[in-house]
Amino acid sequence: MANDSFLFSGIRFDRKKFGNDIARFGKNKPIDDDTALKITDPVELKTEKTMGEQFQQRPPSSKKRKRKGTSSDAVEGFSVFRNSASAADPVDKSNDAVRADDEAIQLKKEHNRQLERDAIFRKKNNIHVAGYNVPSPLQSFDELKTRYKCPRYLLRNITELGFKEPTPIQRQAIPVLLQDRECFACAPTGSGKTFAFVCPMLMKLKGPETGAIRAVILCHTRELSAQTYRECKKLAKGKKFRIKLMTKHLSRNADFSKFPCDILISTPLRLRLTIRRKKVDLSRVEFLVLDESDKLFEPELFKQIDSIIKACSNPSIIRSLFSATLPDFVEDRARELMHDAVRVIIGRKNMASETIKQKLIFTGSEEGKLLAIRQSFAESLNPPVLLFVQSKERAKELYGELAFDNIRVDVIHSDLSQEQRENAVDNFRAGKTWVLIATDVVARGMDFKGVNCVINYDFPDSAAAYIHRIGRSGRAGRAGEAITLYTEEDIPFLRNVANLMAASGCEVPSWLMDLQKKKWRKHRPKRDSISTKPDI
Ligand SMILES: Nc1ncnc2c1ncn2[C@@H]1O[C@H](COP(=O)(O)OP(=O)(O)OP(=O)(O)O)[C@@H](O)[C@H]1O
Repeated sequence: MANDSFLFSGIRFDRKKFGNDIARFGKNKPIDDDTALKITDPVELKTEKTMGEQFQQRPPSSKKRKRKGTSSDAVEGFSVFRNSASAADPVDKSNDAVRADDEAIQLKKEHNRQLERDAIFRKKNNIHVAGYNVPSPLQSFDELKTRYKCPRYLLRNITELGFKEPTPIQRQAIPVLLQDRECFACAPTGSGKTFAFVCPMLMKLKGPETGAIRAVILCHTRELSAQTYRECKKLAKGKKFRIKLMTKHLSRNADFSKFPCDILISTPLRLRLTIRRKKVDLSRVEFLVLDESDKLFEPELFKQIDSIIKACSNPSIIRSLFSATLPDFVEDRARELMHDAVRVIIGRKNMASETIKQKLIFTGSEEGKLLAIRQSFAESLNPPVLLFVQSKERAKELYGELAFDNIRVDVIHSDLSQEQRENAVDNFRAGKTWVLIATDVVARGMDFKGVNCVINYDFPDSAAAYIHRIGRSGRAGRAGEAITLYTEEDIPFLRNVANLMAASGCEVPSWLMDLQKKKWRKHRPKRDSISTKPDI
């Protein structure tokens, strides 16, 4: 800015005349943490709280929202101002134009200061963003009210749930979605991702409406769908939103031609079947959330997801992807799929939660595992404990062994009926079950409050499985513990776990870090059956 200063001082700025320029100036400037940090103006962190907001994109109503170009707009926006500010002969300028330049320069400076304050705040909260014109993170839940006019019922529900401060993912993802931007996000297990997408959804939907499905949340299992449904209900308390869980019964019996539904929560399979059979209309869906998105994009679910995404044909739809693990192929899909999306990463991508103390224990053989578990339960069982095995057959076998020990144990796997699975989850939640033996069916997303320890009885088959399984403990900032048993067959993948442990701040013996690293995927070796009965 060589030409700011005295030349333009004391002149009034005609906002009406230059309104378009101001709007364009504030839009689509590409930034990310790094670029914002390079801005050199010194800042006063405590002051000038609201100036950045003058430059925040004013969200057009979602119905009217049109997709805008990105980089070209950004360039064009700046060139408009450069042209008007650097006219060949400043003396020829009208007073109004000169005043407009001056004010624009001040606004730009203020905008830059706000960018820098945002970058510092993000750094402090371990928030990493990429995308154009990323909205400022939330400093507090109060800002939901001051910046976004959050309705009272929602603020009351936040207080009732005991949420005092937004978590880092909530600080960043909520403003992004409230400003009608698509988003793909990766944040550690138990860090409040559900609220990060339900809160803006409720705010944007405003109130119940009849006639169309307006928002869809897809979850990979029935258990997670049911949990998300309950969370939505809690957050929407006091407002008569029609929140529906797509069950088998609903899918078979509902009349979808008159289906009053503001938010629909479903597994991809159930929704796709219903679309086919009942011709459910998703063309007016305004929000689509893919929770545990990397799981949903895996080949076995992708076909269903793809047809649901296509059925959600509203051009103004806001789609978002959330998970604690975000492999590159999902990022690539997200980029193909989304328009002008913001990428939000909390901490480092694909990292285990730092609140979990992680341990590895060598048991030699399969028999050694059972002995180790029995001994550990006899010495110090600190329920609730979740025990993961690699298949439903092994879940049944282990249950058969532990059911007769003097502990309250239950089992959950995909061979059980829906009712049995629900009971297993409910009893574990209620503390009636101390030890829940599980397959990966509850490894992701499930929020069992206060799980003290996760035991990987069978070594997980991938880094994502490890991160999600152990993430059932140490949630919402609480401490947790994770123990991974291993046998000879698992040794080739020990180094991979050691890396994850080290990255999340756990102490790892140096010999483990010296081991070779091997590509770790679909590691499900054939294991000896779980039994203490002698072979006949
Ligand atoms: N701002 C907050 N303050 C305190 N607790 C919170 C806050 N937001 C959410 N929680 C609580 O944190 C817990 C974990 O939240 P949630 O299940 O949304 O985590 P998640 O990030 O989706 O985890 P996962 O990756 O395992 O699915 C829940 O019990 C939730 O009620």
